[in-house]
Amino acid sequence: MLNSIIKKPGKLSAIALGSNIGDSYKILTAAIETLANTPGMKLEAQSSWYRTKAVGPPQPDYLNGCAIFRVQMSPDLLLETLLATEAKFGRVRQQRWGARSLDLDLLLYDDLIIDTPQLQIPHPRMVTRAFVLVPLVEIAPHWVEPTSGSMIKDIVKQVDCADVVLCQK
Ligand SMILES: Nc1ncnc2c1ncn2[C@@H]1O[C@H](COP(=O)(O)O)[C@@H](O)[C@H]1O
Ligand SMILES: Nc1nc2c(c(=O)[nH]1)N=C(COP(=O)(O)OP(=O)(O)O)CN2
Repeated sequence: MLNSIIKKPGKLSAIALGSNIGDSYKILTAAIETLANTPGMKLEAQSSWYRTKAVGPPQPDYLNGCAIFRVQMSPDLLLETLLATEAKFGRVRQQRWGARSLDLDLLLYDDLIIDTPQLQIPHPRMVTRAFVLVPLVEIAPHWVEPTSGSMIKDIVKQVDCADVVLCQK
């Protein structure tokens, strides 16, 4: 799928979505719609949703998924857009890795590597997280994670995916 969409204007960016407070399915689908309707963002692909065990302090299971957008905005503006969308859906920052209504992480932006205090791309923890890699491999198996130089389909083989279960809803 990636090959057929790679040659249009703008840059491809992969976003991870997660929620474990409220009606997570409704929140996540509405968040995708909000992003897809944002000027400068076009939804190119969306994964299935997965029920996943929480990584971090004890808290309810998450619903996780990933999406690819074609973006005509800088990585900084894209991060700002994601943070504003989290806030719109009631995200409150409390405990690190704690429960949240909506988490949007910028995983990949074309083949860029960025390492500033405000923004790291690729997302530094994406390569160890089954709840990111399992949905991402569905829609971007051949995307090369630029820090490791490995494709998502090969990175996912190195993590334990037992706690990531495909959701039918
Ligand atoms: N790649 C990134 N995606 C999202 N947020 C990032 C990224 N790199 C740095 N950040 C900073 O992390 C916080 C948001 O934390 P979460 O708990 O993951 O929502 C935000 O202030 C970004 O500046
Ligand atoms: N199963 C699951 N566990 C999680 C999830 C998630 O989406 N699914 N998100 C987290 C994210 O934590 P946070 O975004 O605060 O930290 P980060 O900067 O490491 O992404 C922590 N644990």
